[in-house]
Amino acid sequence: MVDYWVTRRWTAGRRGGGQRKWWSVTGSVRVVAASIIRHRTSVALSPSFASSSLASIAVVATPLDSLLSARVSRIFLIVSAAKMGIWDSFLNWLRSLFFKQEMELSLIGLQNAGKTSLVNSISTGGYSEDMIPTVGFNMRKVTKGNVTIKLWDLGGQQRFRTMWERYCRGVSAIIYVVDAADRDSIPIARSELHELLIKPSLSGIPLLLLGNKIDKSEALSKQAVVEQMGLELIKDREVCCYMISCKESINIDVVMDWLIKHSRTAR
Ligand SMILES: Nc1nc2c(ncn2[C@@H]2O[C@H](COP(=O)(O)OP(=O)(O)OP(=O)(O)O)[C@@H](O)[C@H]2O)c(=O)[nH]1
Ligand SMILES: [Mg+2]
Repeated sequence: MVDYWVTRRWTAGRRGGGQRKWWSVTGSVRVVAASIIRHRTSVALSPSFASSSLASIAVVATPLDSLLSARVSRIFLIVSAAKMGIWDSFLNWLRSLFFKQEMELSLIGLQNAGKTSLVNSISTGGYSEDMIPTVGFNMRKVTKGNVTIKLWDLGGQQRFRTMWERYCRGVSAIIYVVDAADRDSIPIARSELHELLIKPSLSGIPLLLLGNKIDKSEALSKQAVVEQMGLELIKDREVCCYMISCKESINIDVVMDWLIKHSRTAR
């Protein structure tokens, strides 16, 4: 039997006054987590809560032995919620404890940029100089902790680029890989990217642009990649850029962190 006491308390507007509400929930971990998430919705809709600088949220939980060690039998968190962002971060953390996260990504970019090498780096940490160009696409599922990532690794040769849009529809994020050391390829990479992103079916999908092969001395700087790829012109979505090396495993962990942040709770 799992016992959880979820307590939310807030003091509304007036000095000395206020409201107090308590919830006591007994049930499975999933039920409790779902309950917390529902409460959050009502909190967000409460104008008195939103406007009160004295607002505070207390969550008292006695967790499962399987979730925390026996010694840590009680968690007490008091979150000053004047900024709702803190509450959101807390919820994300809570969700990640209880629910499996999943995401679907498409990897695109010109041939030879290093897309398949990136998939290998994320999934096995391996690297090879001797790569076969991707014909059509490959799909790979990678599980990291409780996050499952379904990766569509698309061929970058010109004849495969018409497929890109179809495989980018509905994904959690688009990863666009460029060979930062192949300066001549950047203008084509830029026009292919912008041509793709104007498709209405892809509007709003976050873009992660990766400048690969920074182990090479001729590789462009991040600033040059951002400028030459025209990233500042993209206004209709979240855009992020990292410089990486699949060969030397540089910034692969940073890419993973970004991906996990953009995963969503499994339904
Ligand atoms: N120096 C260096 N070479 C890399 C790096 N990443 C990939 N490569 C090399 O780049 C070449 C192409 O890599 P792939 O991963 O096959 O490129 P791709 O984007 O999947 O290419 P297509 O499947 O044809 O679209 C291979 O020879 C890789 O070894 C890197 O970080 N540094
Ligand atoms: Mg490939």
